[in-house]
Amino acid sequence: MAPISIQTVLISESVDPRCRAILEENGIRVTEKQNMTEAELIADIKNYDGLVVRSATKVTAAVINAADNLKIIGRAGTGVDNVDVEAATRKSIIVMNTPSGNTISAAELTCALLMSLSRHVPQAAMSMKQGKWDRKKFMGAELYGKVLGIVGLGRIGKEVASRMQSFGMKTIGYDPITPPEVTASWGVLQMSLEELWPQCDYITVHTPLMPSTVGLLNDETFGKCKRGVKVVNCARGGIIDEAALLRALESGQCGGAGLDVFVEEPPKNRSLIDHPNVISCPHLGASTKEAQARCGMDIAVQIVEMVKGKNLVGAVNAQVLANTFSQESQQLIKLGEAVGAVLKSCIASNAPPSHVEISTKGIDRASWKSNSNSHELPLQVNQSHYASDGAAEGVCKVEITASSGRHNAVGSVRGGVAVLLQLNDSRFRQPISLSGNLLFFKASADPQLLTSLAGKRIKEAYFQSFSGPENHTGDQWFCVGLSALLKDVSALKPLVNDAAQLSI
Ligand SMILES: NC(=O)C1=CN([C@@H]2O[C@H](COP(=O)(O)OP(=O)(O)OC[C@H]3O[C@@H](n4cnc5c(N)ncnc54)[C@H](O)[C@@H]3O)[C@@H](O)[C@H]2O)C=CC1
Ligand SMILES: O=C(O)C(=O)COP(=O)(O)O
Repeated sequence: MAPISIQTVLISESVDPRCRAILEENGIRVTEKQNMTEAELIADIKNYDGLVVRSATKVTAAVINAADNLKIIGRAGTGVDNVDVEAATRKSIIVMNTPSGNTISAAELTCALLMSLSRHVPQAAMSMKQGKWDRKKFMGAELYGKVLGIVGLGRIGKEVASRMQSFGMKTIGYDPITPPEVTASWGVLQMSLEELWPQCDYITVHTPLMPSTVGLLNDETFGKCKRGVKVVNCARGGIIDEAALLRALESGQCGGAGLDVFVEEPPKNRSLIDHPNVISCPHLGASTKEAQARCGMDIAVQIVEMVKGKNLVGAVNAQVLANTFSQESQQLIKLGEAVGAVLKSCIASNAPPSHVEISTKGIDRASWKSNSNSHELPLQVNQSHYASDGAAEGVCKVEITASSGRHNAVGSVRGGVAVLLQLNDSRFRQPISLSGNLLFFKASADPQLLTSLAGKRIKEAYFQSFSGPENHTGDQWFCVGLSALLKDVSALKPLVNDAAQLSI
């Protein structure tokens, strides 16, 4: 991995002091400035190779376009919606975050808001400070036995579920990516949003902010909820439409809201905050000593490891890497993507794998690791590396466990080209160039097989290449390069036992 030179870093927010210390121990000059306006940032940013932010710094396209020397934007935290990632990618600037450092803290605050909503703790505490002793006004309701709808079942959603289950809440949820069988294993029954809305006593949202999640709770969806539903937003302002929430609070359709985040921070419009049934915090989800220590340390270590060419963790725009790193690294990145695509095509269902095992032999480990952006999926990823055994080229083996079973692939780079050497334990006689339209199938090594396939089953495409297995005992995997993908791969079924196709 070609080292990236980072000599100067601007930390533009209050980040744990360990971040600065780690960067400086590694020879990076650090400047800390807080509360910079966009104009100040635009004027200053050209002086830095790296920028470390939290959620308050808006790293707009204008800032990025003025950043002549910037190579990395480090987010000491999770959400990168305050960074124009597209503009950064266009300028080959890596954006990285530390998504697991504040999970527990954000989950705990969510639970605190759910509990406060059920027992009016903040309002009662305020009335005590005003000298009152009002035992009637703050009559609450137990969480025990109530239904909690969790929209977004990633890191934080999962932690909220397990904590609220200990209060006896029934947890249901929705997530378009996390498979229902995975969430069922942590006690969350998944269903469509249409089914979820009318069942919930409480709803909490834990999705990123993106076009598909803006206004998930709006006038229409509030209308589908139980009257008096209570809602929590510790994710991002706007996932619950603020105007619709105010209307629902005023009509009584919503019985209370716990808000940590707002569309505008700090919010100029105080109508939600001032509503008697709203309890709110100034974006405190990640504001604990522990979360800040983890995120501050993690982002500094990630930057240092990247500078030293040791490792690359947390990049959210991995495509930048192809422009940033050496030719060798680019080839390995292509190999990683291609092997991943082959294995993905082998998974019968759309459900992502639950477990990935990556082992590399004789390959520059740092280059290989740059491809593992597994934090975006609920995946368990294990990686191991072995020194070269003397063979000219290194190899990588990837094994995945999915609902359709276990699959493995072994690949390498030969003459600058990503090739597949082995699929599901069948070793190919000729390395398969991982490009174009590829059809993989499992069959017994019958000399007539290809003729039968070409004649009877594959009419719409012609064969461009073929590689069979070294071993001819039992069922083995074959690969055919095709002029076009087949319209219906299942038409091969009578001749082959298993088949998958993809375009690379
Ligand atoms: N208040 C605070 O201080 C903090 C807020 N956050 C925010 O919390 C949110 C969740 O963070 P994590 O759990 O770490 O993220 P995550 O990436 O682990 O989980 C997000 C989940 O949302 C799901 N999702 C995406 N689109 C969806 C949709 N349309 N409907 C339902 N689910 C959808 C994804 O599949 C994923 O499983 C983010 O917005 C993050 O920025 C995170 C930490 C602190
Ligand atoms: O990590 C996140 O997504 C957060 O919202 C935390 O934001 P903060 O680092 O506290 O400004």
